[in-house]
Amino acid sequence: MLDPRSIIFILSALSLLMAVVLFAMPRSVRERVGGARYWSSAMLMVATASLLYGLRGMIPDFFSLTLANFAGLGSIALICAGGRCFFERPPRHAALLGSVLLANALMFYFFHVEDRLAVRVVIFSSLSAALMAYFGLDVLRHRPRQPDRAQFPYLFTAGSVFIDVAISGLRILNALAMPTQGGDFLAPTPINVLYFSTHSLLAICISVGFILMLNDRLHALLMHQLSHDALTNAYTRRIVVDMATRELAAGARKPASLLLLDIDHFKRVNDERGHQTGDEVLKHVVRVLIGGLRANEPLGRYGGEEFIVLLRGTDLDTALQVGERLRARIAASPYRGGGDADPQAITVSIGVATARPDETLEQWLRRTDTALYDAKRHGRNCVVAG
Ligand SMILES: Nc1nc2c(ncn2[C@@H]2O[C@H](COP(=O)(O)OP(=O)(O)OP(=O)(O)O)[C@@H](O)[C@H]2O)c(=O)[nH]1
Repeated sequence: MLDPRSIIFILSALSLLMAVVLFAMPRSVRERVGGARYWSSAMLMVATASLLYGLRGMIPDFFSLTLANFAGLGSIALICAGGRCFFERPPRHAALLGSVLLANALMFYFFHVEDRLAVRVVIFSSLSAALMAYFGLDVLRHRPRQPDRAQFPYLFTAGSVFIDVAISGLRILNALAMPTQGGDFLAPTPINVLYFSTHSLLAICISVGFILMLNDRLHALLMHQLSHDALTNAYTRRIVVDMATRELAAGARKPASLLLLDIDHFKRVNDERGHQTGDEVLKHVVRVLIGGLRANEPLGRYGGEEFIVLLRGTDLDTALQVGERLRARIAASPYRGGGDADPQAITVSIGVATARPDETLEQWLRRTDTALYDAKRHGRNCVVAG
């Protein structure tokens, strides 16, 4: 059986490896996904702490105990802060650093003033368990719930964290039951071997969990970028057109309708207020339109200042009502973001068409486009059926 010192050296080497893997992630990932920087630093701290613990008796106590304890608890605080950043909340540096410094001060006292190993173990394991439990609950509470998102990375990480918390709990109970004054924390007792081996394995599982969660977040970001327009955050044209194709393929069981919306005289906005204001107006229009649509009514950017909406299970009369509602919403929501400038009045023209049996997507789109053209010819700011 391996003795605690060997296990600690193995943990140090593996943590260093995990730190390298996390640090080797492209800079763009670390900048874009909160938490990555904290978790790579945490693994470096685990590697440092383990190395210092492993050298106990060979290097001064200040390094193998005081500094090692600081790095050990510091790494857990970094994991916590990383979790908060990953889920887009402030990292709470002050509270985390404060708790680590307080625990270290107490452990310093219980070494230099009163040498009580059991008390040090209780202090270390209590804070470690509390911070890890906090992180585990964060992961469980804030994990993504969308049906297309993976659950495994989050459940695996939280599961490993909670087992680690339970092991710390066992260590606390053991220290309370058998307080051996001034003993050696590297002694090859069954609880030490159990603690150091499971803790090492779990530290690696947790860092694998970081990589899985970062990977899931990156995948979600990439999918979002592929399916959404970069400027307005509406769907891309391809996504809504693909959805419309599937509606057509589903057959004539339920009617489906398309709306094509075009901002009236948008060129004037660019010419009179500049391209940047034009961009802001486009974003504003999308916000107003999305506010007037249900979650199952996707809005896509069809081209420059033209948008498309798919209305599933909606006949022509209802689609015309939706179109009229959107037209009125936009007309009642001038863009007011231009500083001191007067609000920018906006109107849209809308073409509506309901899919006919045996019609191709191209024919359906062409009828909708013709209806939009008619709306423009009829003086704009109106809804026309195709
Ligand atoms: N700011 C900005 N302008 C865009 C963008 N995409 C397209 N445009 C502008 O949208 C304007 C569209 O102008 P036109 O097609 O002439 O149509 P319009 O002025 O809206 O007039 P009608 O459609 O006939 O009412 C052009 O000036 C394009 O440069 C964009 O992403 N940002």
